Amino acid sequence: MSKVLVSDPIDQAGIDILSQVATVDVKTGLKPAELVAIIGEYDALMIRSGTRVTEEIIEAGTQLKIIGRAGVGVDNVDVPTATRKGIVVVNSPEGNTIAAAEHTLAMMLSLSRHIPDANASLKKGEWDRKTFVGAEIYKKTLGVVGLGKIGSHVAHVAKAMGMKLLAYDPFISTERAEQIGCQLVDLDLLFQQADYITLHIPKTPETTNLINAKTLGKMKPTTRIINCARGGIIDELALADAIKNGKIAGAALDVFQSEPLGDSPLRSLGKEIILTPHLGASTTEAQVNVSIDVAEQIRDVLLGLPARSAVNIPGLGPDIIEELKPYMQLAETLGNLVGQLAGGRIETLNVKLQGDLATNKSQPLVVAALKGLLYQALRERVNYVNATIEAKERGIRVIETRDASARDYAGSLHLEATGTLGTHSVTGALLGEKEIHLTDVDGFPINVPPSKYMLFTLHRDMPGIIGKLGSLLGSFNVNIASMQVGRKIVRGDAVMALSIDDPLPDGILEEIKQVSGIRDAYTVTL
Ligand SMILES: NC(=O)C1=CN([C@@H]2O[C@H](COP(=O)(O)OP(=O)(O)OC[C@H]3O[C@@H](n4cnc5c(N)ncnc54)[C@H](O)[C@@H]3O)[C@@H](O)[C@H]2O)C=CC1
Ligand SMILES: O=C(O)CCC(=O)C(=O)O
Repeated sequence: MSKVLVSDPIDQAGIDILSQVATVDVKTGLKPAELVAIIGEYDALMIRSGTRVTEEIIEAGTQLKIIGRAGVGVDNVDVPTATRKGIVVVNSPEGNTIAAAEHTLAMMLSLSRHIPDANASLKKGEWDRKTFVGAEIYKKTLGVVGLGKIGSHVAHVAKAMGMKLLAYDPFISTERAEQIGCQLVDLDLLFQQADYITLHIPKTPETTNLINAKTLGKMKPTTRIINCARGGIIDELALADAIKNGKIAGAALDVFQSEPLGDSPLRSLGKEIILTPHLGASTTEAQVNVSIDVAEQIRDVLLGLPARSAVNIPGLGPDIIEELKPYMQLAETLGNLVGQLAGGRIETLNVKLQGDLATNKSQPLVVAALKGLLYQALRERVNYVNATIEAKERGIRVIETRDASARDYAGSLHLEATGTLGTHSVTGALLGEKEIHLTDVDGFPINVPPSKYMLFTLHRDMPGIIGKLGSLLGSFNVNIASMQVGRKIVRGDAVMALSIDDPLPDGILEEIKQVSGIRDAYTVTL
């Protein structure tokens, strides 16, 4: 049974899902060295933001197949190293969107009305109404930096509360911004005009210290900043300075450059600043959502299925994965088959996406075909994550073509592999939406479901061949489960596809090739 380590507190719902397929150990608060010492035993690691999954931990995780982040940000995971090692990294892109957006809105209102300090004052026995005069957000301008999932929800609610919305996000269209009720502007204008600035961007080299002494200098003395995205996007010393010197009115921060927050000038500021210990995703609902979302993906990967929200598998979004799931298996099977037919070192793989598959959305099928192609060489070490890198490193040229007019089946996939020993091709489609069928081998039409052990022959279509082959296999005690001949013209060349119950015994393939009329023979294990 697989083993999963859960190294941060996660909701029980996820643990219940994982327990159906794996032994689950929950060990929270481990020091990095302790994690390095035990990670080698585990097939999967599930974390929140508390565990830093460094290169050292990934290298020590020799059995790891998947790292699941129960949340959005994967900046605590060394994703490039995981990718290089073929480890899938998944997250829960939407499970805590509402929680983080509502925390942002709560921070904005609390900051405007000094609620934390007013509450603390009253609890100390005071009745101070003068100190805590606030500001309204109605008709004020909110500048949203990052109009993704969380930023959009914040904008939507803020709009309903009567705020004017500006947004900066270089990756979204004006139309999308307008749909949400935001005016897209450049960052300088947003800094100059916004009364409230809320950050909803990832931490990247471009966004690190985006809010610094210089950009703070562009803001109004009444501006308040909210950061429920990532620490490090704000230069904390510059922010503390700007608040202390009245350059801006205040800030509410849920995330910090270094967490937990240590000694910091932010702590000594008064009611102008609100600090929460990374609570954006901390609602019961969000924790159930992310725990289930990520546990289901870990379960799927441990069962050999693709994950719907892998961050290091290009093109495999959740909606696409659902649609393509049965075709991924088809692509892998065909890749594996054509690789074995071609044998030797493969130099080129031509992938033709046909019929309904001839769309950009089908690109993951190319990755799946490569995974199948490399299976004989790499076995379990190849997966959707590293298949493209592994193919590149082996110098395999991948040519991708699309033919929407191919209509024999709703969608079919044609692979042609050229290697040091020659060129072979296979085509396959799904019957009844799930059942894989081979529909063509080396240009000869057939219609057989693939089986674990198969034998293919290229022969002359003439009387007696099938009988001779059957007798030969019988003499080696090989049982034929099914057999089909594909030919283009009567008594011309033909292909025979046989499903057999066991692998061919050593030496028999050479004897098959000696049968008069048989030009070539190939055995494959799928
Ligand atoms: N405080 C907490 O507990 C939580 C924090 N987060 C953080 O919130 C942030 C936003 O999350 P989502 O909305 O789910 O992500 P998202 O991916 O839906 O949205 C991010 C947006 O930022 C934009 N963006 C990227 N680089 C940018 C740049 N240089 N300038 C302006 N815009 C840029 C993208 O185009 C995208 O629209 C992330 O950093 C995430 O880690 C998420 C959940 C909980
Ligand atoms: O796990 C958490 O509570 C943090 C959530 C978060 O920051 C994220 O999902 O990006």
